[in-house]
Amino acid sequence: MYRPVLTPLRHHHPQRWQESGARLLTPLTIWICVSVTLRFGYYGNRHMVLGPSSSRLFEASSVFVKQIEARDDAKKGVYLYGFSEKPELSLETNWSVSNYVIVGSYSRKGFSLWLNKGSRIRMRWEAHTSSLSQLQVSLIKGERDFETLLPTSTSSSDVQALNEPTKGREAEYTIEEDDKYYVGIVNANPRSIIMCRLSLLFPNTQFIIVNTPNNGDLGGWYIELSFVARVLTYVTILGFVVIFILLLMKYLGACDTESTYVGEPSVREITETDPLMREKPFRLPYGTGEEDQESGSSSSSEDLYDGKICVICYDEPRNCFFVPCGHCATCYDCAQRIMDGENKMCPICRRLIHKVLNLPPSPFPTLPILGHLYLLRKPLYRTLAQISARYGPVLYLRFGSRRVLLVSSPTAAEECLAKNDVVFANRPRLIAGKHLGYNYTTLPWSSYGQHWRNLRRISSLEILSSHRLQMLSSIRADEVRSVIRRLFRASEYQTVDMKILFFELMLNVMMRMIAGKRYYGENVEEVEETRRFRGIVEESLRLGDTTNIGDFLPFLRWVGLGLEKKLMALQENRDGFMQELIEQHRSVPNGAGSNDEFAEGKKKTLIQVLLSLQETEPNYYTDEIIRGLMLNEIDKKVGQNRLVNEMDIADLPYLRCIINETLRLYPQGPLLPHESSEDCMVGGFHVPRGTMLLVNVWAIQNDPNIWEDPREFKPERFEGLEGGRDGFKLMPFGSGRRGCPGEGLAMRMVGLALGSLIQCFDWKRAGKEMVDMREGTGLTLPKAQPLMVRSRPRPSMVNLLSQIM
Ligand code: HEM
Repeated sequence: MYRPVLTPLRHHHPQRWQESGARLLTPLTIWICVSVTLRFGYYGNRHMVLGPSSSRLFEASSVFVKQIEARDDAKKGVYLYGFSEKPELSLETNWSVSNYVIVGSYSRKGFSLWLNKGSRIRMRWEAHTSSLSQLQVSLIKGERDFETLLPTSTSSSDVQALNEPTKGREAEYTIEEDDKYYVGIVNANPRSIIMCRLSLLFPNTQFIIVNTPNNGDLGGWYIELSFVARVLTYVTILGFVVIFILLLMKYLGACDTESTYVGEPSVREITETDPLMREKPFRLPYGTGEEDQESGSSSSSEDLYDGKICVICYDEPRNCFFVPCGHCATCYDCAQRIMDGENKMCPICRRLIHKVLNLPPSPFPTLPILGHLYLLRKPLYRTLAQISARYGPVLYLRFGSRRVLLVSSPTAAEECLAKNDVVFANRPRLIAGKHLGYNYTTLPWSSYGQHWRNLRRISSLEILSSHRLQMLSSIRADEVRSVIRRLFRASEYQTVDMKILFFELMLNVMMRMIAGKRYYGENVEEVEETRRFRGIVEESLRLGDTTNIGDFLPFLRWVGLGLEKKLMALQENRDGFMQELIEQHRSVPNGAGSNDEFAEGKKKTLIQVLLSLQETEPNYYTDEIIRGLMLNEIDKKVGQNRLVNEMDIADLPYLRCIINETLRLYPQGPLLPHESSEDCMVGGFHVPRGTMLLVNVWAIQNDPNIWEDPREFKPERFEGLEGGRDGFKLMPFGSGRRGCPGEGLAMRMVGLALGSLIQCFDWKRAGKEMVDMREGTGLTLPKAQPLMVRSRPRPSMVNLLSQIM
C-alpha cells in the first residue's frame, strides 16, 4: 500500500536564511554605495548660504573629484581659493574659474588666480578644431593689466611668462612660487569670435576656501559649488562592490535555482506521481512576459503559467502579443481563434484586443538589458549563422536595446529585400554613421528618402554610370600596368604581398578617378599630402573593424567615448583633407591632379564633375555633400582588395565563375544591415517598425542545404550563370534599392587586375604550407593573414612586358 514518505528537504533551513540574506544584500549594496559617495566623493552640486565676510573650507580628494567650479549668479564677488596644502585660513588669494569664454578677433580673455608653490595646474581648452590653431594660451606670473597684452607680446618686460604661448589643446605647469598668475587666451583669428571652453584641473588633493567680501550686504549668499566627479573611479568602485556582492550571493547559494522553494513548508510529501527527474525547464521561443516571471510563485497551476505554455491549449508555447495590453499568454493559433470569436478579450487582463502580434522566434533566454548580446562572438556572421542553424532562418534578437531581425535563408531574404524592399530601405543609425557619415547624410548611411534618392542618382548617373566608367577605363589600365611593371623588375621568383599590392592598386585607381592623384607606388610626389592620405586610410581601416558598445547599450556610451573621439578625430582629418583637394580644384579648375590627363577638360575627375554640379545647384551640392561622396567611394575601395585574390580576364566565362565563387565564399558584406521604417510581415511573423535587419549573406552563401560542399572552392558550380547574382542564393553586392551601386566598377576592376596578373606572371605559394584562408575579425570579412605569393614573369610574356617597361 502506498504510504506517504515525509522527507526533509535538506537545503531548506539554510536556504531560508540564505534567502533572507540575499534579500538584505540588495539594500545593503545600495546603502554602501550611497555612503561611499557621500563620505568620500562629492558628486553633483552643493548649495551653500554664506553671509558677508565669511568663509568655508572644503577638502576634495583628487581621487574622486576632477574639477571644482563656483557659480555666483548674482555676481556678488565670491572668491574661491584653491591650495594643494592645507592653508592658514588667513591666507589671501583671489581665484576664479570660468566655463565658456568668448574671445573676439585679435583679442584676449584671461583669469587671475592665486597659485601656491608645489601645486600643479593643468589647463585644457576646447574649441572648434578650425579655431584651435588660432588660439594661444599663456600662463603669466604677476599682476597684469590684461588689456595691454597683444597676441604676440606675452613676453614684454613687466611680465614673466612661464611658457611660450601654447597652441594645441592642453598644457601643464608646476608652480614654483606662491603668487598671482594670469591665464590668458589670445585669439589671433582675424574674423570670427571664438567660443572656447577652458578647464583648470588640479591633479593633487585640493583644499578650497570659498570667501565672500564684506560689502555690507546682509542677505544670504547663495553659492553653488559643482564638483565634477571622476566617473571612472565611481564606476570601478561600484563594479567591485557589485562583483563582491554577487560572489557573496553565490557563496550563500542565493542564486541557486532551488531557491524557488521559498515559502514552502520545510517538509513535503513525496508521492508516486512525483517525477523521478526534475522537470526540464521549458524554453520560451523568446524572452518576454517579464510580468509573469515577477510573480515568483510555484503552485501547480502557476507552474503552467510560468512555464510559458499557451493558457488555452496547454500545448504550444506562447508566441504572440496582444495589442494594446501587451500580454503574451497564448500561442498564435489560439490568439487567432480569440480574434475570430465574439469576445476579443485578453485571457489575462480581459481588455479588448485590437491586434495579435506574432513575433519571430528568439533564442532563450533574452537577458534583461543585454538581450542576446551574451551570445555574440567574433566573427559575427559565423556566430549568427550557428544561431540560425539552431533556431531557424527568421529570428528575432535583442542586441541590448536594439531589436534585430536576423534572416538567413534565400526566401526570407527575398521577402525582406524584394517584397518589403521599401520598408527595409533604411539603415540602422550607428555611432560610426554619425561621425564618419556626416551625421547620416552620406549615401551608405542616409535614411531612405529624397536625400538618399538624390545621392543615389548622382552616383548612378554622374559617378558610376557605364559611360563614365568607360571614359576612365584608361586609368584602370594604366594602374594595372604600373603594378605589372613593379612585378616585372625581378626576372626570377620574388615574394609579393598581394594584400598590399591590391590595396595600393585600388586606392590609386579611386584617387585618380576622384581627384586625378595617386598616393602609392612609382612617381608619387607631394610627400606630406601622401603621408597624410596614407595615415587617414590606415586609421579608417583600424576603426572600421571596431564595434561601439554604445550602439546597443546607450547607457554605456561613455565606455566607448575613446573610440568615438577617435572617430571624430578621423573624420576631421578626412574632412580637412578632402576640403583641401576641393580647394585645389577650385583654384586650378582643369588641372588639379598631378597627372595632366584631366587638364584638357575632356575627362573629368569626380571633384570636377561635382563642382560643376555645384555651380548649377549651389544649395544642394554643398562642399559637405561633395566631401561625403568622395569619402564614401574611397571607403568602399579600401575593403575591396580582400576579395581580389585570384585569377582571369573580364570576358572569359570561367573568370566570372572564379570571381563569383570567391565572392560566395568570402562576401565583403557578410551581413547586410537595414532597418524597417514600418511594421511588416516576414515569414508569417510580425516585424515591428524600427527593427534592425541583418541578412546573413555569408550564412546563405555557405549553407550546406543550398550548396553542395559549400566550403569547397568550385568555380564550375556557376557555369552558365549570367552575371554575379543567383536569385537570393548568391548576392555579394546585396539586393534591392540599397544594393551596391559600385558593382559594375568592382567587376571590371577585379577582372582586369586578375586577368592581367595571370596572363603575365607565373605564381607559386610562398612556402610549402597551403595558403591560410582563415578570416580575420572585422565586419568586411578581411583575410586574417596577408596573401604572400611568389611570382615571376611568364617566359612567353617577357618580350611583351619589356615593351611596357
Ligand atoms: C567587390 C567589391 C564590392 C562588393 C562585394 C560590394 C558589396 C556591397 C554590399 C554587400 C553593399 C550593401 C548592399 C545592401 O545593403 O543591400 C554595398 C553597398 C554599397 N556599395 Fe558596394 N561593394 C563593392 C564595391 C563597391 C564600389 C567599387 C563602390 C563605389 C565605387 C561601392 C559603393 C557602395 C555604396 C555607395 C553602397 C551603399 C548603397 C546604399 O546604401 O544605397 N561598392 N556594397
